[in-house]
Amino acid sequence: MQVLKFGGTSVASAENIEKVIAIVGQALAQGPVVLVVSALGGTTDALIGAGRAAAAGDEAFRITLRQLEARHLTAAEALLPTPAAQAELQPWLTAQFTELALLADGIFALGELSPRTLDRLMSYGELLSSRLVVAAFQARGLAAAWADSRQLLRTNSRFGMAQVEEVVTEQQVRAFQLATPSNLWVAPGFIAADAEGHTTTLGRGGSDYTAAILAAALGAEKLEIWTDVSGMLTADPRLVRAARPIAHISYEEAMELSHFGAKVLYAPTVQPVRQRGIPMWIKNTFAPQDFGTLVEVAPPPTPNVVRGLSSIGNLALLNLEGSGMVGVPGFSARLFAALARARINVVLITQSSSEHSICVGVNEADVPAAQGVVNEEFAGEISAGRLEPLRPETGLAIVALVGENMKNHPGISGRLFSALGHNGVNIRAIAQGASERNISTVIRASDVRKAINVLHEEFFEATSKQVNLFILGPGNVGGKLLAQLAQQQAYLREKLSLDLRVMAIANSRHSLVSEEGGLDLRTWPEDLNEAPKLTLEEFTQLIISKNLRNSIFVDVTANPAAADQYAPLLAKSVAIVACNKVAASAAYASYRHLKQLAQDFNTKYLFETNVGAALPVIGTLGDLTRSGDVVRRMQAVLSGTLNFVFNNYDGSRPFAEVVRQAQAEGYTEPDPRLDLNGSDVARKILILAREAGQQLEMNDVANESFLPPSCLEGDVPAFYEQLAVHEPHFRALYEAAASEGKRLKFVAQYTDGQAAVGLQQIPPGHDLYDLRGKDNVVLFYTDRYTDQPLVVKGAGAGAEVTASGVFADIIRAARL
Ligand SMILES: NC(=O)C1=CN([C@@H]2O[C@H](COP(=O)(O)OP(=O)(O)OC[C@H]3O[C@@H](n4cnc5c(N)ncnc54)[C@H](O)[C@@H]3O)[C@@H](O)[C@H]2O)C=CC1
Ligand SMILES: N[C@@H](CC=O)C(=O)O
Repeated sequence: MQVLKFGGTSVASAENIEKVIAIVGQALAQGPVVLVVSALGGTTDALIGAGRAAAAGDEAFRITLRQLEARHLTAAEALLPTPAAQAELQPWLTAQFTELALLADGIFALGELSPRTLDRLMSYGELLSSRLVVAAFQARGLAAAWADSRQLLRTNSRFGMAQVEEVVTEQQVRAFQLATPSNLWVAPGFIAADAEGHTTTLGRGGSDYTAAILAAALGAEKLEIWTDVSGMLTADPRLVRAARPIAHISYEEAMELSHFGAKVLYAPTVQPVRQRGIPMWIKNTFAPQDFGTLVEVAPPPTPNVVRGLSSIGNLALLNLEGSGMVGVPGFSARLFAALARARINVVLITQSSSEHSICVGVNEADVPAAQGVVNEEFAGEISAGRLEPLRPETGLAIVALVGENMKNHPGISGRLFSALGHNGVNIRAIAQGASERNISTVIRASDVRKAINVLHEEFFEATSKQVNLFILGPGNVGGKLLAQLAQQQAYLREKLSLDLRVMAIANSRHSLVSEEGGLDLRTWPEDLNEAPKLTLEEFTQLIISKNLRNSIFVDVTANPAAADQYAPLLAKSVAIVACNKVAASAAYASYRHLKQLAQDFNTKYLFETNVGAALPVIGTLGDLTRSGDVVRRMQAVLSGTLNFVFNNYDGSRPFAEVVRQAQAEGYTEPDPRLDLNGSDVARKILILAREAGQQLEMNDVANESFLPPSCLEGDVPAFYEQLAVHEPHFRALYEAAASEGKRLKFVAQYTDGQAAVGLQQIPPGHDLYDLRGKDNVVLFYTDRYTDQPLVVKGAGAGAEVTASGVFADIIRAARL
């Protein structure tokens, strides 16, 4: 004996019912079948709507019933090929709708819809569909017998969610089996009857349960639940695109997953088949060739410790707190009894070992009732000040990991917490039973999509981690960065399992935002020009409200206001990658605050390119200090622009022209005066000193400018004019050095807490002498590098190299 159950979508139309007939036909070749069907998809909702409308005095219920009748008659016409077969069923269908109309008229007249009447009303859905299916089989020459589930399943009288009385049910099923020998029974799902013969229902989705009860009562070889998806998935596919079917699962895991929202299976279904060890398949009516999910006693071993992820929304936490509960036996019992009296289902329970508070999760809709009954139960303690009144918190959801293999497998919770923590998902409560089969976290409902995707990547997608980039400032450096990202996207996916998506690009005039999936990196320049403008604050809010996992804000501007956005973003666990030097060289307190925020919110603030472009300067310094070395002295050339200028100026071309060339080649700051007046170098040595552990401010860095003061008095064009005016000054500087065989270098020095920058004449043989083009060099003298410094040297400016340094920081942040 096999029991096959088909859900509402599987029997929603004549076309779908044909598919059901074909599947059942194949099953019959293997042995007798009990077929359980739901109502035609959408019928139950329509019946409930009609009942409620009637009770509310709204005559629209008549239209609904007429539409339902027409739908069933149309299906009958399509399914029953001969007029004779149709003539047999149609009067019966019409009679059913006459009965239904009478029932609805009664509800309308009374203005009341009791749970008992609602059950009766709803039962027509499955009664109609099952009779339709029986007629369809019979019309195809298959002797199908209709089995009235109200005569098979005995329940209590809890209308709407009746509980099955197993012993009587089993007796009734056995008796029916003896009295009605047939290879094919067709039974309506969802409905049953109490001892008085009143129609009851088993709860929404209860047709699965009907099938499981029948399978258990008949000792079936297997139960098949046919639906519109190919089995249970690792996560809700509406939330996680990469969700995939679970081939094998234990009863316990299936129960946990279905309880926690895997809508494919009605949670109580598992228990009856589990008790008898009956294997249960979940299959797809529309893709019967797919394997589906086999729920069984001992699924084959899998490398995945987590079998699936699940979530339940509309959750509220009820927090009861106060000294009055510490060490008081029976306290929890009173709480749960009060909730039970109000028929409030408790979804989750946590209590800290201090016993000072107890927290339960319930459906949000139950909050007012819960507050009433609990505050009443503990009125004495509350008025005596030994307990706080019940404190509900709404807008929450549960996200749970489910898997038998999690048992005795250390580190799963650690991975769960760190994956959520890195993404700024705050966990309000946690529950894990001793079975270790389920770890449940309570989080904000607005974080569910992000959380479940992060966890799916963590536990199921070793192949890919999605990283969402928000890029501000696609200028020289930003433009090259976007080109590099476009070029490397496929490589990163394949080699590093990183799926880098650019979700937004903004400059000072436009902001281009991807709805999902990421921007097209081939057409962004044109697309950006068409896009509207967002203010910096709006751009930040966009990042926060998108609430995407692994979000990184990439600041490729030189704008101080852009740096103001770091703190609110870090506080939402959005990582920051910046080549903008403003934040790291601002007031020390603000630099520290950003670093602390990154630490507190489990994210990254990376700015390697602030010194020496892509050269590993800050990284090397970090490696030295983290391993316990102490940096005593640093000597460096940190301006690509000034090194280029002094390497190329020999008086044969005007000084201003060489500076213009440096700007044209992309070495200068957007405002070249910052390079020429030494402040760009000053902020770099300041950043290095801070990274070496010194609490320095910008005005602690001595800066001896070589520019005549008038060069800095106007705007950038005036600056270039003044450079030309002072050509003799620059020539004199050059000649003074050259006459002694020396070279001009703008040098940054740091010695035991003191920092200074300025122009120096460097003799041949000196470590800084032989520095070509736009190169930078940093010499670190430390407790371990005493005689010979640790040297980092190479190109220290230029859009291409800087972009590659920003790219490297992005990858570091992404691989957190
Ligand atoms: N060029 C180099 O060799 C290196 C540059 N850097 C840093 O890279 C940064 C960018 O330099 P470049 O690309 O040369 O500058 P750029 O002037 O070419 O590009 C800056 C971009 O920022 C945008 N921007 C400015 N204010 C904005 C705002 N409020 N909102 C949105 N976008 C805004 C501009 O529209 C432009 O697209 C600077 O902070 C510089 O210090 C760092 C290391 C080396
Ligand atoms: N303008 C800077 C670029 C890198 O920070 C320089 O010239 O070094």
